[in-house]
Amino acid sequence: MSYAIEVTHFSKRYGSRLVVDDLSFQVREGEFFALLGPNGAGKTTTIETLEGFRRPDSGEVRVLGLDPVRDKRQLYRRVGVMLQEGGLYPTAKPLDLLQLFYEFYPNAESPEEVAERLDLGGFLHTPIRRLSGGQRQRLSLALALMGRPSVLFLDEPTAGLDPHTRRSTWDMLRGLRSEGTTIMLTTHYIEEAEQLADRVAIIDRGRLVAVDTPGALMAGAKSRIACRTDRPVDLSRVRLPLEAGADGWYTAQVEATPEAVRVLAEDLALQGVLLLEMRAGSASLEEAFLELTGEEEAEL
Ligand SMILES: Nc1ncnc2c1ncn2[C@@H]1O[C@H](COP(=O)(O)OP(=O)(O)OP(=O)(O)O)[C@@H](O)[C@H]1O
Repeated sequence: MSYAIEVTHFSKRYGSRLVVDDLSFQVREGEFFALLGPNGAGKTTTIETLEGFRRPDSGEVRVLGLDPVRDKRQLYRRVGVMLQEGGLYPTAKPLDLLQLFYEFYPNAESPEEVAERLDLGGFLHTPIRRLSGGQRQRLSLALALMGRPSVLFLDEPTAGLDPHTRRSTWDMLRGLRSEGTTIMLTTHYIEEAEQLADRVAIIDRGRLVAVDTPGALMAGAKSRIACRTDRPVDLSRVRLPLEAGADGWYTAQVEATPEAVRVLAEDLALQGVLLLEMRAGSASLEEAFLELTGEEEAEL
């Protein structure tokens, strides 16, 4: 088995604060891997270390078998990086940057090809400071792809994008994956990890909590029954241990049996409450995430 990315007992401190704590995982060649975690979990620190911008305090990281700091010159042609804030010069124009990057790489995609692929045609001559957030994101992604990387690092690639642009970015990333590119992304969007990733690593306060396929993470979460209703439920008149959540859903942590579903539907009907939606059994990835990170109130 050859790994594109290996993280072995990696720890990182800022001052006295341990922000990554003995993290180990591997990413296979061609795999789409997501790092998911609440704010401050250590995702950016981890991805920036893999990109060679930070050094581990202990443990080691390898990308394509190389050390991202020591072997930077060998890696830069094979790795594409999209930084969280883009890191773009505000007065430059997209076409100038594409041409500049084209010169950097021996086997680069042409600026025209990349512009077409990421739909940059409408703003190639607009100074970057005038671009919308979504246009900047697409340009950053274009620059990350220019050198036809074998490994692509994306730090929150769809943050701030509207749902339509987010979905078209997902399609583009799926296309890259099907061409064999290894992709690691960090995201706050659980749906993004669920939709795209072959495997997801959940990190919380610098520690690895779980790493598995989205399906296995969901299957491993506790069984439950959840419902949404047209009006508030009188919990004292429900026989299941139903609790109200902040998102308008009620949840009972019980085994999802036909009998439990019948009891809940009946108790709600007796109160004159209309059951709008019910989910029984397997949790969503979001529920699995909340259970694993214990961050019910986390801002995602
Ligand atoms: N250069 C730095 N100096 C000091 N502390 C830092 C530095 N960079 C990050 N931190 C802190 O380390 C912790 C981990 O940050 P990191 O950016 O890796 O988390 P994250 O999971 O990417 O968070 P987010 O989802 O909010 O981007 C945070 O508490 C952050 O404030």
